[in-house]
Amino acid sequence: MVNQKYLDKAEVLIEALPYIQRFNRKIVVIKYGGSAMLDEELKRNVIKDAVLLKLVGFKPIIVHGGGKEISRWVGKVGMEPRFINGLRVTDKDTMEIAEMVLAKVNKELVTLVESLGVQAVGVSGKDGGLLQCRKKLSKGEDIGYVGEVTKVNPKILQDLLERDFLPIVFPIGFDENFDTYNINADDAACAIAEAVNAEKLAFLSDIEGVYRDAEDPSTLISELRVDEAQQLITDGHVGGGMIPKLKNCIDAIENGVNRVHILDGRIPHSLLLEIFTNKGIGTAILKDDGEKYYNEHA
Ligand SMILES: NC(=[NH2+])NCCC[C@H](N)C(=O)O
Repeated sequence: MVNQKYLDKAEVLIEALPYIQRFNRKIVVIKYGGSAMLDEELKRNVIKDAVLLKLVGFKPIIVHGGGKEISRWVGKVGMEPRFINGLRVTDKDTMEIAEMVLAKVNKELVTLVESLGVQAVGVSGKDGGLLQCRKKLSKGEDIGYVGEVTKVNPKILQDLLERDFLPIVFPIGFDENFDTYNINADDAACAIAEAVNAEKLAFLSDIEGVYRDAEDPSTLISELRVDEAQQLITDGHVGGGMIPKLKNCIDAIENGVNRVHILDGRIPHSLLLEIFTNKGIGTAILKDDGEKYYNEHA
């Protein structure tokens, strides 16, 4: 008798087969942020997942933020953070630190990928004019060097993918006067996914996914069409922090990305569990005519 344990393992690998086939040579943009950036073990796991995606033939692009590192360094150099309406102001000095810290985090990620045998190249949104931006006001207030993307020039990413590198992007760009701006990493990932015609965009953050009832974690939604997502926002069913995320997801799908996934980066290998299983682990957002692979009510 063959041990059931082995059969189960084989089953898991076979379940991955159609996805390996379907997403071969397809671009998958991974927004990497949240706790999974702070914990070394989780960090290694995320990077291993991206490396695995690369090695089975997908074309991953990682877009990352600085997490708590930027605030930590602002404190370390003894700068007093300034706030307007509860939002931190990014003045010239803060911007300088943010750029240094993000570049450092970026090279750490490049090193991790390289240590796993895949060639990675780190780029900022400045390189090759990848992310062009302008000052973003927050509720009409000027909060400093915070930018919103106005244009993406994806050539640098396309060239790197063509040559089989794994691009790792940090979201800093310049405006038309070549002033430097910090860009929200979710927004940057979304704009990049649209510009490169990504098959998938996956957000790794500190939330399991979208809930039907924001107060009740047992109502995690497995698959959601764009119109349903829009409805959730209109009906006021999604919590405050989720609204901009969901809007980004809707925007990405309306601009050509096939599927967007909201995943919990605190769960080890959530990326693999989402992409290589039928049921996934987070919330998948699909086009209005998107085929649901898995019916939560079935
Ligand atoms: N949360 C979900 N229901 N995910 C389904 C994922 C299906 C498939 N593995 C994909 O990557 O598209």
